[in-house]
Amino acid sequence: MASQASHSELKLHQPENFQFNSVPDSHDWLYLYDHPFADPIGPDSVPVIDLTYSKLIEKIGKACEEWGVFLITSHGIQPELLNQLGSQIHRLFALPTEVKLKVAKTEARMPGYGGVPSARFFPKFTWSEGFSITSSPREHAQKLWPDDYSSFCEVIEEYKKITRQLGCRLMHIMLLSLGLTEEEINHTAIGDSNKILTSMHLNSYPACPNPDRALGLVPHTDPGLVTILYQDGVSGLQVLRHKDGNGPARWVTVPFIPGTLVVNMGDLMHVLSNGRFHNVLHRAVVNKTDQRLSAGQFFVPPVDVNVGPLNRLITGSQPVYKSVPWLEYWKLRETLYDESLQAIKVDGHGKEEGEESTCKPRNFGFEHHFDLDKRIGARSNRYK
Ligand SMILES: O=C(O)CCC(=O)C(=O)O
Ligand SMILES: [Fe+2]
Repeated sequence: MASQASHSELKLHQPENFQFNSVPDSHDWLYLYDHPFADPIGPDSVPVIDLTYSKLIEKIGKACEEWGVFLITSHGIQPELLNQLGSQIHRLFALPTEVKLKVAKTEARMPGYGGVPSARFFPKFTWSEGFSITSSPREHAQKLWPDDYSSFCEVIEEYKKITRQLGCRLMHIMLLSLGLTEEEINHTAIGDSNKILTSMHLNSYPACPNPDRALGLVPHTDPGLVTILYQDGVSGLQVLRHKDGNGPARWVTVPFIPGTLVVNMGDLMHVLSNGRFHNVLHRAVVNKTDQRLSAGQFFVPPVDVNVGPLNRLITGSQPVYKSVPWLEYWKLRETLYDESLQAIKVDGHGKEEGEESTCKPRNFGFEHHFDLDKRIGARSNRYK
């Protein structure tokens, strides 16, 4: 019974597989322009870092502090593998709805077909479909393609393996940029790369008849350490730049540059760095002509590991955050969403400047007031 309910809810989520002539009320976001849009040029150029650069440590450190997001080139992942990944993601979302529903999630955090957990904090559906992979995708792939599931699994496994090494290397460089020695890095919560866990989330954002009235992915920060994001040729990821000398708070579109991958900082990297690295607020918008595909790989520590500001960064100064087990922080995110970091701040550390414009679920221009508890309840039921 439970999975039946979830199937019908998921159908509601993407009625008729997004074949609409206009945006239906269920997806009508009404209010995308809480901040102006800015092109990624001049002072808003998203950093592009060639991993063979000299002074790599400084460049990565600067990008983590000033942006919390950057693009990488010369990352060692063959273009052929990236193309194969794009083809497999396309193949997955091109399946008929009833086939995809065979592997529908039964809960937001479970692997399978469905939306992202944070969507439940918001009043409307997003213009997207998702597929989460926690360990091996084999069981689900067998249900989707009983006669030919191995190519999907092989590409995903290969991509996961190689980006895992890449992510661990990048996190190591990030810690070096904070001034830690190799010895100190070994003693941090993420010093042992064998213990780092990863999961993947594949996204499809169908072309949309009115992209001004629909949102692909809700504004959020990634809760974990870092994320490596593949995008298939169409841009749509936007990051929020806080108000500064170059203008008011604004959504900057991360460009698509062939062969690059996007790296962004999550909440835990922000905590480890005692607030120095920027956990970038981001969302995805949709467009009128092209389907957009992406794949995020999320890096997290083991659930029981305590994550707090690195010792090296708090000698002589007060930590901004308390140290908490990752699992505990994750639970806070599940209930408090964008207020969860505030909840682990050491007393006396108030909101930072610019912190006001967050992804806090607001009424987004809707006339009536939304009751957050009711909304969360309604959305959670979707996954039951
Ligand atoms: O599709 C994108 O560009 C963003 C995906 C993302 O932020 C996520 O999956 O956490
Ligand atoms: Fe994200």
